[in-house]
Amino acid sequence: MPEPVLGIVGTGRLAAAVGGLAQAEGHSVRVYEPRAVDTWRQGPAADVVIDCSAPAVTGQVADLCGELGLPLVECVSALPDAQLQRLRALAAGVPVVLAANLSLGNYLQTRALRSVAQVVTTMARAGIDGAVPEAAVLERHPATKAHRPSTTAELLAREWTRQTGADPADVASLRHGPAVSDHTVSLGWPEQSLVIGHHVASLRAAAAGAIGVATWAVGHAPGSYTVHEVFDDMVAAMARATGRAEESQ
Ligand SMILES: NC(=O)C1=CN([C@@H]2O[C@H](COP(=O)(O)OP(=O)(O)OC[C@H]3O[C@@H](n4cnc5c(N)ncnc54)[C@H](O)[C@@H]3O)[C@@H](O)[C@H]2O)C=CC1
Ligand SMILES: O=C(O)C1=N[C@H](C(=O)O)C[C@H](O)C1
Repeated sequence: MPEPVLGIVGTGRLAAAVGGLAQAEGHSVRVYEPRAVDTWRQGPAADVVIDCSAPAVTGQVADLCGELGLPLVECVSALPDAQLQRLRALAAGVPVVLAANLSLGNYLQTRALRSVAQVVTTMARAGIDGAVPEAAVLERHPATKAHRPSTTAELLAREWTRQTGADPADVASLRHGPAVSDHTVSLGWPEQSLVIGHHVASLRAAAAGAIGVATWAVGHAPGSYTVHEVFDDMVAAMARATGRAEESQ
């Protein structure tokens, strides 16, 4: 099968990073200008769409993917509920990957957090008093990011709550400093603390994830996937291919 043409919606920072890396890796790219929707149906379509635009554009992106049967990698953060519902409806017909954070580091940070939460909740069930620490999430982005907290911070907080049944004590935001982001989960016991942090200095981290996930989405069954489910699937496939069964679970 020929390499898919990657459709990128957006002309901003993330779109430029995805487009730049895709072209450097030899992928064919079609850019969909988010402020010129009337041009989207002109010329040959892409094989998969990577939305790097803004919540105001997501409905039109979903319309395009629905009409042409194109898989969608949705990278835009802070999507309102109405847009998320629209994407869920779209997923009945095409693969839709919800990808608020495409970096490998965020995937590993989330897995590490889940692993810690599972150990401490097991200890608590075994009767060890005080095993479950108090959690807090802190995120930092440059002042150009208006929305707070980041979707990534919300998802880290949600993962902690899902695993332990306890909400983090706080989810806080800072807006200063350089691109791109810091996400820190602090776990505190009275006598000690553990910090699970992730720092991103370049949007190439997200771009690499976007290209991998878009390539995965082509040929997969319709449905709604999180980016972490896609990474889990890639890890499992790789483990099966190399005979490392423990990673394929
Ligand atoms: N999934 C991930 O790993 C990452 C996600 N993001 C998210 O991706 C999105 C884009 O981020 P950046 O590229 O940094 O933003 P940006 O501001 O540099 O670019 C935004 C793009 O959307 C377009 N746009 C904005 N408002 C619009 C409107 N009302 N109508 C039509 N077009 C509009 C702009 O023209 C531009 O092409 C944000 O939601 C950001 O939080 C950013 C970095 C990583
Ligand atoms: O706007 C950004 O830059 C980013 N937004 C995403 C979020 O809100 O979680 C992901 C990453 O933090 C970069």
